[in-house]
Amino acid sequence: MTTSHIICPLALQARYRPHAPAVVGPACTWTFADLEAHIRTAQHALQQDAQLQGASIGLLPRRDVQTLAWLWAGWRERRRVVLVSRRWTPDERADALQMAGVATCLADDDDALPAAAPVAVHPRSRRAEDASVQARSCASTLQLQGDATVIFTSGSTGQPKGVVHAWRSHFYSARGAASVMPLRSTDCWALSLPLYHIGGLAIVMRAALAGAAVALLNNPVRDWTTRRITHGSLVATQLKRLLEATDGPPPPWLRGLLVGGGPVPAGLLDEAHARGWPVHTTYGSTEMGSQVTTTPPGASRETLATAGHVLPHRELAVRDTGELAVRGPTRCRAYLTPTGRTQSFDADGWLGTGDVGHLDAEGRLHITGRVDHQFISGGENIQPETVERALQALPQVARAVVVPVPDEEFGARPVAFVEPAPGTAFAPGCYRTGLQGRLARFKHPDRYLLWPDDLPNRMKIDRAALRNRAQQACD
Ligand SMILES: O=C(O)CCC(=O)c1ccccc1C(=O)O
Repeated sequence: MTTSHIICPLALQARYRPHAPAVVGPACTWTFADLEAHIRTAQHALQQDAQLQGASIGLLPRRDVQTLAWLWAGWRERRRVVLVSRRWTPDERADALQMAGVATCLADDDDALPAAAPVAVHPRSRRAEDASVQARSCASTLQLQGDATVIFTSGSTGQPKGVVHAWRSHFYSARGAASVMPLRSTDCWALSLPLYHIGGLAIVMRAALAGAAVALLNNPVRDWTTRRITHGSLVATQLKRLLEATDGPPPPWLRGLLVGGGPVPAGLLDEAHARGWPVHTTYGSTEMGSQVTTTPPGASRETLATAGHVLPHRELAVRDTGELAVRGPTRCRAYLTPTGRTQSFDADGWLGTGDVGHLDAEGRLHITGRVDHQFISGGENIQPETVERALQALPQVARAVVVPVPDEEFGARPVAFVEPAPGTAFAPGCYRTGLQGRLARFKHPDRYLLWPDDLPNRMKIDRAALRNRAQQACD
């Protein structure tokens, strides 16, 4: 097999644009020459330090220049960099690292892992590179094939699994992203997502390939409006905060805000669009190296309601069940699970996403729900999320969840739990009228039930529990 290498894009920048900004911090800026020196120091440690040997190296990332240096150093030294979340407990981190075959994890504190863990902690912060390190020969190429990163996702099952990407996934992800959000070397992308998430890591790749800077900020809202940040990646909640903390149009230098990681509420899109904020909606996944589809610059409000079109270097297919499947050069290589390395792809390389959706006549992706939530009623597929969205668009509804209950005639019928909007009473008749003309008749819930107030107030609603309750109520 031929192994393909590419020159590390940061090494190129360090050679040809050494004084250009690479990392913009809250207090200072590092040039590409500075960043290169940090990377070489880290590469030197990876070559020399007995504790840092082995094919995989763990990293508990922070948003700082050392973390960026370790990432690039690991890749240049052909290591697999295993990123673990700062939000996890020490035990959870140790389990994940062990699953990925890591012997040593780069972290700041000795208590980053449990004392008894079979994974060692190595100090992440290294300072003062000396001249001898600089002179030493360090690889400045990247291998496109071969494992480059492991990022953990909890998926829909709750059991964390490691998603293994080759460097080529990240490379093609960034390349394709540039088709809708072209970056210039004078641009600066704010690193507003953690680096143990694909959305954070993807920022590093996009900026590196374009020779643009990455901004490490403390106070997103303030920094966004006072620094010359041209691009950002946000989840809907961050966009909401940004719009609340500002008035009117965006700063004139802001060119693109990628908003992903889940659906964006319609009201939020209305406001961003009306105020002229350069929002791009997107659909992606850890498995696909971040974006699969994205809306173009200057998209209409109607287009922003979709997830946009498929980017280069990705393929998307809609299965007979309505489930979306993905493949292409940005797709992950494998999953790491407690029982070993698995490939959940079919014979043609397609990976089922668990999401249900369709492409419209203009090639824009509409996500309508999760495959494991949908049910068949009288031979027709119903996606609870579609009914929920229609209900939540009514002013009298704060929150709605739709579940199927068994039905003799139709197999299953939808039942809705509704939390009335503040100051309104629970009013099934009003919801029924409200849905008229907005939703196909067969999707209208047969019954409305009041939102149970003893339901745990978790981020993710327990649909199985609601299903049981609905069934009891209908018996
Ligand atoms: O949904 C996912 O798991 C990926 C989400 C993601 O990567 C993302 C999340 C927020 C903003 C931008 C991006 C992105 O695709 O780069």
